[in-house]
Amino acid sequence: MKSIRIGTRDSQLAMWQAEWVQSQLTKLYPDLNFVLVPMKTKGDKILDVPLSKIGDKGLFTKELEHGLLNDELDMAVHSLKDMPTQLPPGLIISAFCEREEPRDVFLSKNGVKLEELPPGALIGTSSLRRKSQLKHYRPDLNFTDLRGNLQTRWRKLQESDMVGIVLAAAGVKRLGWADRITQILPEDIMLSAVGQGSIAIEIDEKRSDIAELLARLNHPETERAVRAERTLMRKLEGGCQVPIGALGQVVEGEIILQGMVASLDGVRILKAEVKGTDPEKVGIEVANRLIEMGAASILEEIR
Ligand SMILES: NCc1[nH]cc(CCC(=O)O)c1CC(=O)O
Repeated sequence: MKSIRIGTRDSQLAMWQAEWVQSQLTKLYPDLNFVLVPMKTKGDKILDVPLSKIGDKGLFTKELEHGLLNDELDMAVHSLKDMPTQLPPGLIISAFCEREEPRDVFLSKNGVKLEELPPGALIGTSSLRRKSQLKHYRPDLNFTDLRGNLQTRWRKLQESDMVGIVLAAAGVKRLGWADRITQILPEDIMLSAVGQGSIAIEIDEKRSDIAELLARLNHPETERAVRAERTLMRKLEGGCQVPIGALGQVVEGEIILQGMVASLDGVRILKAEVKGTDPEKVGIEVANRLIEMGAASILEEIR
């Protein structure tokens, strides 16, 4: 029997996500054989530079996409958050899996909460989005860059004078670390990244056979929410390298999309919220409101 090849990065979180997809597919199609093909991406190899300084789109996805285009893979599993809003020609996202908790969490030594930290406390994060919003909330905190996979970040927290780190709840939960969470950060303090918490499965658009298998893994509510978020991001021409946050939620059939753009020093924070039924329209509307408020000039300064 021919195997169906699932490409993934080889970090522990990426492997967990790909194994989850593999097990869902195996349950749905017990007669098919799904195999994992772990790969390293540029983002896994360059570990000493903040992503915002590498400044390259698709750092965690390109090698897997080559695999799809060269027929070395039948599908690629990604954290949607790591995917550029513009995919290479010929590739599509075939399934948006049901989203985990989309928000960020704070993990601190001794369980000290964000609001209880002493002035000057050192926080580890390389994310401009996280840094800007934390600076806005607590201008007295200090920051240090922190990259690497989740294991590395947790270890560095223990070995350094950092008091805490900010991570995506989704990754922390998937690794079974829920008991390490000090607090979930509410979205009015920390709006999460576009696509955060959703696993996306990318394929070659010509592979209708694979699309058919994946149709049952798609979660329509998640798809509507994250399509709205990704439209907002595309309109603002952001990437994971700019301080943009977005959260779409589907409530009684309607999408509520919150968007946020911040200056790097956290002094200016722009927020907009729009309700509607069409993800693309809602995304563009929030982007336009943010642009009216001055988002373009903030983003221009950063670029
Ligand atoms: N940038 C790395 C990354 N990509 C996806 C996740 C978490 C899982 C998810 O958002 O689905 C993480 C770790 C983090 O930001 O804490």
